[in-house]
Amino acid sequence: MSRILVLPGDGIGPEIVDEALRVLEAAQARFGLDIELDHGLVGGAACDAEGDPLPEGTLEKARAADAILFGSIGGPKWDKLERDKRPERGLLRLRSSLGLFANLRPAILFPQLAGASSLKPEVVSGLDILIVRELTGGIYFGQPRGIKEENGERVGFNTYVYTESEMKRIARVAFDLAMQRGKRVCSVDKANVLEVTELWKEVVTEEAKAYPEIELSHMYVDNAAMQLVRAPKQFDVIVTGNLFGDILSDEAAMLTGSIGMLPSASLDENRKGLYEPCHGSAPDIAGQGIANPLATIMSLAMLMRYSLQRGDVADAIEAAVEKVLDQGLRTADIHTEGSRKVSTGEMGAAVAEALANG
Ligand SMILES: NC(=O)c1ccc[n+]([C@@H]2O[C@H](COP(=O)([O-])OP(=O)(O)OC[C@H]3O[C@@H](n4cnc5c(N)ncnc54)[C@H](O)[C@@H]3O)[C@@H](O)[C@H]2O)c1
Ligand SMILES: CC(C)[C@H](C(=O)O)[C@@H](O)C(=O)O
Ligand SMILES: [Mg+2]
Repeated sequence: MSRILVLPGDGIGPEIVDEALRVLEAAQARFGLDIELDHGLVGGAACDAEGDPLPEGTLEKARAADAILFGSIGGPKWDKLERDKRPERGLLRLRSSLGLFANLRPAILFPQLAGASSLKPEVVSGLDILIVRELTGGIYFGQPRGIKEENGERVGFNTYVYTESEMKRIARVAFDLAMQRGKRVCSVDKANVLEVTELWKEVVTEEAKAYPEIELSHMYVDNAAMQLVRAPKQFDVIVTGNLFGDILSDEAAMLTGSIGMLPSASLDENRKGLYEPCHGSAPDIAGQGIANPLATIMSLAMLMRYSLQRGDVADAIEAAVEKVLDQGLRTADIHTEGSRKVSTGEMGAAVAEALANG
C-alpha cells in the first residue's frame, strides 16, 4: 500500500489537483493500485485556518506519506502577512524539512502543441530538456538574511551559499539522469562573478570524472537564458542552483506552449517526493475553471514513476495526455486556431477517460 498526501493549496491549486485526482482514480481502476489518500492544508489555506502556512499536522502527514501531490500556494491575500507566515515560506519549509533537494523539471514540447510554443516550430520541435534544480540550498536558504536599518536607510540582504556536499549530490542526480537519456549535462553558473558558483563549476567538473560517458559543458546563466530561446535543443540536462533553476524553468515552460505544461518532482535521497506543477496559484484566473491541469496531471505521472516505481502507470498517464491533445482539446493557455477550447474540468475528465480506455 502506498500513502499519498494531497495538498491542494490556494488559487487554482484545488482546481487542478481535483483533475489529477480524477486521473488517479482512473489509474487505480485500470491498474488496481493500492493507494491510501490523505489530505492536508498548506499555504494560504493553512494560514487562514491555523495561522501557519505549514502546520505541524501537515508536516507530520507529509513525513508519513510515500509521496505528496501538491497544487500551488500563495496569492495577494497573504502577501502582507509577517514574513514567516506567508504561504511561500510554508512551501520552502516543507521542501527543506523533507530534504527534497533534487527538483526535476522536464520541459517537453508535445508535437501537437508546436503552434502554441513561443518559438518557431523549426527551432523547438522535438524539444526535450530536463532541468535539475537544487532545491534546498543556495540563496533561498542562506543565512544571514533580512531587511535592516543601517546608516539611516533600509538594507535588504541574502546570503548565497552552497556546501561542497550539496553541490556533489545534485550533480550526481543530474549525471545519473543524463545517463538514462542524451548523456549531455550543461551546468549553469555565474562563475565569472560569484564565488559560490566558481566552486560549483569546480565540484561539478570533479564529480563528472565518475561519469566518463557524460559530455559536460558549462554556461553562464545570462547566456543560458539567451540560448534557451535561441537554440533550446542544444540542451539535454541542465543542472543549476535554486534561484537560477527557478527562473530558467519558467522560461523553458514557454517553449512547451505554457507554464501550465511544466510538471515537477522534488526528491530526497530515497526518491520520496513532492510532485507539483512548476506554476503558481495564478490568482488572475483562479475560480474561473480555465486553468490548465496538465502540468499537475503529468506531475502525478512523475509521482508514479519516481516514488511508486510504477513507470508503466506513468507512461499510461502521459499517453492519455497525448491522446487528448491528439483529439484537439486545449485549455485557453494552449489554445490555437482549429483546436477545441475546453475547461479545466473537461480537460481532466478527457484525460481520465483516455486513461480508463487505454
Ligand atoms: N509552487 C508554487 O506553489 C508556486 C509557484 C510559483 C508561484 N507561486 C505563487 O503563486 C502566486 C502567483 O504568482 P505568479 O503570478 O508570479 O505566477 P503564476 O505561475 O501563478 O502565474 C503566472 C501566469 O501564468 C498563468 N498560469 C499559471 N498557471 C497556469 C495554468 N495552470 N493554466 C493557465 N495559466 C496559468 C497565470 O494565469 C499568470 O498569468 C504568488 O503568490 C507566488 O508566490 C507558487
Ligand atoms: C513559490 C516559490 C517559493 C517557488 C520557488 O521559488 O521555488 C516557485 O516559484 C516554484 O518555482 O516552485
Ligand atoms: Mg518558480
